[in-house]
Amino acid sequence: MRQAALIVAAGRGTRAGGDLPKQWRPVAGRTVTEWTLSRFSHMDEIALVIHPDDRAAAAEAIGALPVRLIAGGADRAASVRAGLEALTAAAPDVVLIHDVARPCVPRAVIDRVVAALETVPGAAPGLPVTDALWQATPEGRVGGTARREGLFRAQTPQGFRFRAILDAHLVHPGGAADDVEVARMAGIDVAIVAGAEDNLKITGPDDFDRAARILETMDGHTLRQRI
Ligand SMILES: Nc1ccn([C@@H]2O[C@H](COP(=O)(O)OP(=O)(O)OP(=O)(O)O)[C@@H](O)[C@H]2O)c(=O)n1
Ligand SMILES: C[C@](O)(CO)[C@H](O)COP(=O)(O)O
Repeated sequence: MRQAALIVAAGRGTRAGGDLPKQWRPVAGRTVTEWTLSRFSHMDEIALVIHPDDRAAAAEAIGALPVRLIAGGADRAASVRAGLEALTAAAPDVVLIHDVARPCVPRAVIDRVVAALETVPGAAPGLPVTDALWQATPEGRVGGTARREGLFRAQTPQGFRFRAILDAHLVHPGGAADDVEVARMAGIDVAIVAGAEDNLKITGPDDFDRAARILETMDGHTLRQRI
């Protein structure tokens, strides 16, 4: 199977703050984007979906890597759709759609998604919810509770047979929180594979320190070799 990674990086990172969108900020000695791209260097093709304002930053992060740059859209789903449409000319068999904001994704998680795609048309990593769940009131009080059984926290990369997820996005009304939502509306069977707590999405300011600790441990030997 010819495998492509579609890394979505066209967001503005407003919740993370800072003077640069989070994907271009440094963590553990490299930019978030460089770390994330390095996780998928074994793929047959890598496409990076970026905001038009970020072309210079993207070119610097890519360096000499054979990464295709694609212009993103107004929300994550639109960026994914733009990326899938751009890959159509030389369509891969399977595509792994991943948040650039998840630079710590373990190779084992990626491998579990790819392995599952041998037998099912969709596969995505998740973690079971292990805490009690509350519904908050606008005043910050507990207004209700919800059952956790069977609930998972979704992660990426979310992998699919390419044609199936492209067709699903082409008919979806837009605004989906993730690609599993798009796939399910099109009736695509999606297997859950084990995610990883280390596979955090850098969202708020505090996430950079946590990601740095993970990256220095996960890739400490590599980092030391490079310095
Ligand atoms: N128009 C958009 C919006 C988001 N994303 C990507 O979707 C992923 C998950 O989105 P999120 O973590 O929300 O990133 P941002 O939208 O940048 O963050 P914020 O909502 O804080 O602005 C990120 O890798 C982000 O770059 C994208 O490619 N195109
Ligand atoms: C795609 C995702 O990472 C799955 O958990 C999540 O939906 C992205 O959410 P965001 O608000 O766009 O960061």
